[in-house]
Amino acid sequence: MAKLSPMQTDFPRTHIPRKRFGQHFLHDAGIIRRIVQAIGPREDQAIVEIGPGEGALTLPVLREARHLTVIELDRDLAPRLAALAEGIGRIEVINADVLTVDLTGLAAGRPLRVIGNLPYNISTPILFHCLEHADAIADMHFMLQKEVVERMAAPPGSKTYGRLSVMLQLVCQVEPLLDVPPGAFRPPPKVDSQVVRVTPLPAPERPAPDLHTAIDRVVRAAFGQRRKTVANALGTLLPAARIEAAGIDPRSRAEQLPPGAYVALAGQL
Ligand SMILES: C[S@@+](CC[C@H](N)C(=O)[O-])C[C@H]1O[C@@H](n2cnc3c(N)ncnc32)[C@H](O)[C@@H]1O
Repeated sequence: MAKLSPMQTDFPRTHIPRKRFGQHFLHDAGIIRRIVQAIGPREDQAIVEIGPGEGALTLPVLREARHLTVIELDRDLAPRLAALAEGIGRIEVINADVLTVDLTGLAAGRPLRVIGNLPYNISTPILFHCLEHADAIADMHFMLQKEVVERMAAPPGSKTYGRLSVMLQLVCQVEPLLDVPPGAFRPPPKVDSQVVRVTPLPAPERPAPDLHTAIDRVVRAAFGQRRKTVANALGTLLPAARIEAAGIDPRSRAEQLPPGAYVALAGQL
């Protein structure tokens, strides 16, 4: 059987991209090649793709990896993926909302690599769902809205540094890799996109699970009023003496504090 290039999928063009599923299909062969190179799929790896859509990334990744699990919510697209993969490799199609899928279960003891051009309307919940399975995941390569990647990777003191930056940088390394313009997609999204590599930190370098709720409360409160001093923003949650006990100047502002400072503050709750 002839192998299909990403530009020659046999999907009837009658599939009308569904806005509610965030469907923007990649069609730029050069961009697809660069994303696959950045992922570097190999045969011995367990790879899961979220939202394969019409298979633009699926097929070139499958050519390298020979085996792939894909999770697709759209029940019109899911059944066609198996047919597309025929002659290229083995594909397991899960027709479900990724937020309901136990990724750790899919890993079956092997470090999981997760990839996907994510639906932008739920990209942050998907990211945090993956991070709940951080112990099972080796790395993630996601296409996201560029503005979201900027917030994920922002250093303390920058304009875009906020809750998302802190919560992510506490548990993983974030590497922006590649800009992607709207014209690379069909239909083009209204925003610029960027591919990012997210690598979970080893468990001992991540905050202890019993601190997660406290960290979340402190970070929400601090960035809820980011222009105020942390003493004012944290108010009754944490008196100034406790903030000082965490080794933090109560007059500093949320955006000046590095992610680790929030772990210290949470420890005082
Ligand atoms: C931006 S499109 C990417 C499609 C394809 N990977 C590409 O690059 O051309 C996002 C894909 O995610 C699927 N999707 C949306 N919400 C989903 C969910 N909750 N779980 C799994 N897949 C989802 C959409 O149906 C769509 O196929």
